[in-house]
Amino acid sequence: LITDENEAWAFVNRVNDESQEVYFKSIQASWNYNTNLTDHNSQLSVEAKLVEAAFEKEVAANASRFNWTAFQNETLKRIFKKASDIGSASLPEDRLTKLKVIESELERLYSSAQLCDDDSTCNNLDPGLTRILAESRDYDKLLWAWFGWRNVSGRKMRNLYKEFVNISNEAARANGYADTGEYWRSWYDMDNLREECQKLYEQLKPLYLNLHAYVKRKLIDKYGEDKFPSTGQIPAHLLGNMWAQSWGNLYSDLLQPFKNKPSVDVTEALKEQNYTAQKMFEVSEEFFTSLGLIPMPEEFWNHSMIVKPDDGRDVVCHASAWDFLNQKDFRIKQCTDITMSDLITTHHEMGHIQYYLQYKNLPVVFRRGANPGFHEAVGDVMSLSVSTPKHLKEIGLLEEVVDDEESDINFLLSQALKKIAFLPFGYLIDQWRWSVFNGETSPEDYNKKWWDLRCKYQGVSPPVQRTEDDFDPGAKYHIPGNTPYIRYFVSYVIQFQFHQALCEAANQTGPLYKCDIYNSHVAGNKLSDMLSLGSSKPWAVAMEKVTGNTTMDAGAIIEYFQPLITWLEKQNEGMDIQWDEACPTDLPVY
Ligand SMILES: CC(=O)N[C@@H](CC(=O)O)C(=O)NC[C@H](CC1(C(=O)N[C@@H](Cc2ccc(O)cc2)C(=O)O)CCCC1)C(=O)O
Ligand SMILES: [Zn+2]
Repeated sequence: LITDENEAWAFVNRVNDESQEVYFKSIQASWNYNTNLTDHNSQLSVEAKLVEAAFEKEVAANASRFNWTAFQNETLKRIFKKASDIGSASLPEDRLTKLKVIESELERLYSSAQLCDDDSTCNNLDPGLTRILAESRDYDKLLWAWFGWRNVSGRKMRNLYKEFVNISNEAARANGYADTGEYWRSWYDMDNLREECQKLYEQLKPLYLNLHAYVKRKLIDKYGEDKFPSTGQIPAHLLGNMWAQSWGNLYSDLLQPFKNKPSVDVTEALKEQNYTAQKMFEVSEEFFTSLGLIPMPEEFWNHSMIVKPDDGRDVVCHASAWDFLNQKDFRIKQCTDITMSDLITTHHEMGHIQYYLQYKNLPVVFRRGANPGFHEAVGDVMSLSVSTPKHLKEIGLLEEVVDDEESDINFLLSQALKKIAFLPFGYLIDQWRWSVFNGETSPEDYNKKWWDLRCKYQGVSPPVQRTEDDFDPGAKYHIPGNTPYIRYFVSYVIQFQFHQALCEAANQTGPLYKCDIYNSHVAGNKLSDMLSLGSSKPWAVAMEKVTGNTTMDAGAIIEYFQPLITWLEKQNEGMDIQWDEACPTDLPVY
């Protein structure tokens, strides 16, 4: 084995340059497919992925000629470690081809699914069904969209997914992992990720229970007690979102605690002011540059797809940010709707781009988040400032800001409908997937396990009977899209730690929920010190750069929502805020 570290650096530098070309071609082919879902583009994308895999396999083989585990230089060792962990590229070509074809098919099934009503008007998820779930207050119309979407998406994926699980696990085992779940968890460099997440969830559960109780009471007022199961859950189609993962769409008419105060949902203002997707992106970029962070490059504006094409082609509308790994091309693909929710999403995606820009000169193997949760947190940290009434007024989206206790509760509740409502959902998706990958959940229990978790953790139940002919996990993008999910649960906790630290750096002295770091270069510098590390250091080192701590901690999110916790506890005094672990059994058949 080669022990000479200079020779090792020469190898690493050569591979780094070559890999930029290989990855660029593969990512470009994937971009072309995502922005035009044709057979031809699918084939080209699969072929490019095979070339990428062959390259990674060769690099790993060459790397194994070096005695890298004994190297002195920590960075060099870290590069070799990452270059040796090649995921599905370790599969024989025929199995890898099968895996990539299945992934491509699942993606297309989800993104091109349409639900047609009897007079043959057809709706995709984006924007049609999303709008219905957000805006309709008709129990039966909501049920039609909720049930119909699952029929045209998840139901069609069950067998493909079963096959996907098997091949994915083959790859994980070829790399020395027990299953795909263990491989995905390895990105956090922790041997107790599951326990840590469980602990965080337990700490945040009281707040979730109080929010759930408040929302359920308001929904019972609207839809009638008889629509709610005796087991205490909320029917999944009534929460303003296709997966009940974010309840903000119920705020204005059903949930706003103090009616006679200005609304904090600026969707109307965006429309009145004729906002375009372009304008939303410029407003978002301006927030980042106000902190002294990097502006979007020319290529970003020239090659992103920020509106759904109207030329009839099928695209993946689920928003995403892309790093082409050539240090030049960075793009967002988003079917932007002119809503507050999409203004937040725009900041989320731009947060990914900012991270890409900050670490673009690192070795390719380090161009990742410190852990996947960090990548998900960047944009949302910006949104915590942008969504404050003070900031929305400053950028002309709110007429007036009333600064009193009732308005604060209004604001905190609207934030909780996004940030607290999400927590059990963010926690349970990979509980389901990990149990599928490690064999605890067999295909004949896919849907049962899914709903057991949804009923237990989220306190959400199916409005009608579900069977193993259904495959409801497939109705959520990240399952057919094969995007891990615990990263979002981690992000929703650490983004408040980052927000707290950046607010301190920006000398924001008021309560955390009123903080807006806008224009603070001190905060911006602190953040870029972390982002520019990419995955070159363990994530605890990156976190320490911003917060001074090295662990995930629910203290910041609890501090942020403290006034609301007190208020909700008073609202729910003397009421039973629990629900049964088990799902209702007496459900109607649709
Ligand atoms: C090439 C590629 O795949 N790139 C990655 C980025 C990378 O890995 O470099 C990427 O773009 N992934 C797409 C994904 C999209 C969104 C998402 O899926 N969000 C979750 C949960 C959530 C919801 C609200 C929110 O405010 C924050 C999170 C959901 O919708 O359930 C959709 C809306 C927002 C983020 C994303 O951006 O994370
Ligand atoms: Zn993201």
